[in-house]
Amino acid sequence: MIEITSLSKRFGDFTAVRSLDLVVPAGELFGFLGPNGAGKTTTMRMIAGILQPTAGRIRIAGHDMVAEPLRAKRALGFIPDRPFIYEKLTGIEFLRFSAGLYGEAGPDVDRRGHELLALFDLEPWRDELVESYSHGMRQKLIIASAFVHRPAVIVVDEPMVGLDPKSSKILKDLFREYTRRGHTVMMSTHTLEIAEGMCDRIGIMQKGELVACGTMDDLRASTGADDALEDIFLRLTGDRVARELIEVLDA
Ligand SMILES: Nc1ncnc2c1ncn2[C@@H]1O[C@H](COP(=O)(O)OP(=O)(O)OP(=O)(O)O)[C@@H](O)[C@H]1O
Repeated sequence: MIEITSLSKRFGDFTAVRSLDLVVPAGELFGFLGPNGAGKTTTMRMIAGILQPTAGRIRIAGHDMVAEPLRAKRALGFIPDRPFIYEKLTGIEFLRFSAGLYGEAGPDVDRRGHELLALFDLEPWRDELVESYSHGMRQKLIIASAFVHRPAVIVVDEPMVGLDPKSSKILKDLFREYTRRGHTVMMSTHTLEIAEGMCDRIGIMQKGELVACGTMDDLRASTGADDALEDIFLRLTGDRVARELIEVLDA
């Protein structure tokens, strides 16, 4: 479970996240949507404990990120949008290294590492240096590394970017099975069909505030229309884009 209370982040005079309240319960796959610059990554980096909030509280699986940072971080797997990866390690070495950051090592980590590599078709490359991996292979390795210490909560920024259709399908199934087992996934995405098709609930952020949150039915009820998510999204975040496009083309 992720519990966020009155969370704010200011960069100088600019408020990137304003008084955010959100609970993502155990067993839920939550989709985090919003236009560019809405504050999604800033929120997720605070949840992961790598960016200090200006105000507010975050609890991961019942552990406060300020009072119990190690317990909170141990319960969390974070997949950032621009991950750092050690190129001079092999695939399996990178997974061992990631597990080691959480104090885990030994045969159980290796077995789980091999299972995750096999799941993403990376097993044949497990002993190759990461520097020889393609963009998608690196992305899959990063995703595998977030699961290797068996966290209760996964927070993932734009997970599908760069994945081929088979890998996207595997990741969707993995997230679904993971939440079915009582874990929590919070996922940002710009791909509305992914959010609509996969997520139990969807939150839409706009200028640092959560302007809508709920199931697809809740969102439809809030906009009073039987729309697809794209229409709801544009209605809530402003549909001026289409008008501006026409003006630019007419100019
Ligand atoms: N370190 C920083 N210093 C100053 N401003 C920042 C910093 N990090 C983020 N911002 C600003 O905060 C706002 C929110 O950025 P954020 O990256 O959270 O948006 P986002 O919703 O993830 O956008 P995108 O969909 O484009 O990834 C943006 O206006 C951004 O310029």
